[in-house]
Amino acid sequence: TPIPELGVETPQPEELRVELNPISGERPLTAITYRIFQERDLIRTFSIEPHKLLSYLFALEDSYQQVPYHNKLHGADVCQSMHVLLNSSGIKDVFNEFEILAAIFAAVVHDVHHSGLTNPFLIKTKNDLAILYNNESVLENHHVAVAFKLLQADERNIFSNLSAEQMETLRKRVVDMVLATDMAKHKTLLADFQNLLEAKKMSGNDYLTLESYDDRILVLKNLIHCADLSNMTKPLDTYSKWIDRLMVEFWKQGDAERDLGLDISPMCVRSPTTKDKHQIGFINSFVHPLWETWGSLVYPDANTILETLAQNREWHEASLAALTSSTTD
Ligand SMILES: COc1ccc(-c2ccn(CCC(=O)N3C[C@@H](C)O[C@H](C)C3)n2)cc1OC1CCCC1
Ligand SMILES: [Mg+2]
Ligand SMILES: [Zn+2]
Repeated sequence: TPIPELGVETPQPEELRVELNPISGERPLTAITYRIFQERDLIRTFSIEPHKLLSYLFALEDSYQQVPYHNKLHGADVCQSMHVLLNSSGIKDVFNEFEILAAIFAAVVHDVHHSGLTNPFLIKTKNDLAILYNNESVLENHHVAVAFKLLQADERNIFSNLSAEQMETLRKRVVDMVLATDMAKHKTLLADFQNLLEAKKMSGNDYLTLESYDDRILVLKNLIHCADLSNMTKPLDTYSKWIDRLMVEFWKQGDAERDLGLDISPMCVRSPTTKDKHQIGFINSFVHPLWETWGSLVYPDANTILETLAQNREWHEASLAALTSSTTD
């Protein structure tokens, strides 16, 4: 039976059309994710009941907090970036539909209920979440717990037609991917990824063959980490809007740290040069090495991304030079 245009039969198509219309901006996360599920035929493949998918996405979207950066727009952005990256020719036929379902789902839920504060802040202020998760990937544990809690209501359980075994594997993949978005895991994650690609290159076959769960999930963990760190690879006008949102969120944390008599985190200091300096530092230390490794896997698919990343870094270096020359003379 053909799926209705809006995904569900409804007596009020106009009202639903408004709700789902991404232009109207009310529900960007639901609109983008629903569209991706449709485009990838996930609704049919996994017999997902459309009204349950809408109910889940509405509840998920409403569970993202209204903070400047880590809000529902970031969730929608990482989901859309994941969708595009999964189409890279180098990995196009590597992952099966279960892994794709897990990757898209993990991306859209990965920062749900984010408080706009960092893990170090939650830990040093002995926040309930830091106590609950023993200081270990505190936010990331919370995000994935909230995502699965929302599934417990039957009218939101989009995976109700998966077998118990399929659900178990999906849950493991999603937990593994969301926990991998913690920056504290970056170095190990990237080192393991580089070792895997090195070993594959040695084996000589020109396309990626991944047998074990561990090898497959390692690539998916780096993939969601790339999607989470994709702001710097976007066109400058988009990228600079994300920076502005993030700085407002960090400066608010800096204010809270000062009010509490705590040391102000370096990224939370309000000053005209910190923005450029930190972006340059972050791109050089983390973002470029990660995207260069990803670029070697999907070569030449990521060339535009790598060029945009280099241009964005140069833009920061130019603005920093302009700033420091104006302040020194
Ligand atoms: C637009 O700028 C950024 C966009 C995204 C990130 C970034 C790094 C790691 N992630 C993954 C999630 C994570 O671990 N954290 C914890 C902390 C690093 O703050 C991040 C925001 C979230 N996301 C960093 C960005 O800039 C750097 C941070 C301030 C100046 C330079
Ligand atoms: Mg996060
Ligand atoms: Zn994120």
